[in-house]
Amino acid sequence: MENILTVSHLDLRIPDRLLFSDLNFSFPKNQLTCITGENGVGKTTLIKHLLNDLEHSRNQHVQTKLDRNKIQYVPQLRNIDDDYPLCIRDFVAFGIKKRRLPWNSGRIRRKIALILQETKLTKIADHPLGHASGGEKQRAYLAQALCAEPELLILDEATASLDTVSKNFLLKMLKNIMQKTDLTVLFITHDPELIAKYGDYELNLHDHTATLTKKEAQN
Ligand SMILES: Nc1ncnc2c1ncn2[C@@H]1O[C@H](COP(=O)(O)OP(=O)(O)OP(=O)(O)O)[C@@H](O)[C@H]1O
Repeated sequence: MENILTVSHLDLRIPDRLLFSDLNFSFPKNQLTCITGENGVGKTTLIKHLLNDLEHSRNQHVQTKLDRNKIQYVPQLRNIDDDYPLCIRDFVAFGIKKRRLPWNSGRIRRKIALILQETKLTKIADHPLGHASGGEKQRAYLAQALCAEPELLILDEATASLDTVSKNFLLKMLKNIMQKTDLTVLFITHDPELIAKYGDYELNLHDHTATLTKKEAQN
């Protein structure tokens, strides 16, 4: 199994305490790894630290061949004002990296249309994002991240405020994209149903350390 990112001998502190000591693990490529652990154990802090390390090319404890711009991070649903001015299509298009290309070039328009379709946003693509439901907004954030064609997508409790149908839909859609591409997904979650149904691996954080296990296929 090829790995997309390896962490070795990482200690991680916050101002008042040690969160992790001598962390050693790898994320398997093209797999969905659930990152679990009790509230406050340090899941988000660990991911932010890894991203920050890569951003500044420090990399002493993080080995990967990935470019930082091939990594996208989708946090828990953020509030968007009702009068937010962009329509969903324009918001999603902000994920396109190569801004020098004309916005309305055929290739880009087709790519945005495909991602809107995959995230089931086509019908409401011209509606203001501020009027969308929580699930629709979260799909729009995901669609924006997918526009950047990430090789590593990190979802930080991105399904926490969604209903059962919406969160299952979102995970099924990601698994479908993973089958067609090289996408690797890290999914920070507290949801046992989603871990059991969609997780290929689980990285459990506990007692200042991390344990990676392969999950039995259930889906
Ligand atoms: N910038 C910071 N300064 C001080 N403490 C921080 C900072 N960021 C996070 N912490 C603390 O670090 C600990 C880990 O926080 P983190 O958000 O990473 O946990 P988590 O496992 O993601 O939790 P949850 O499941 O509740 O989202 C918490 O006790 C938090 O209060």
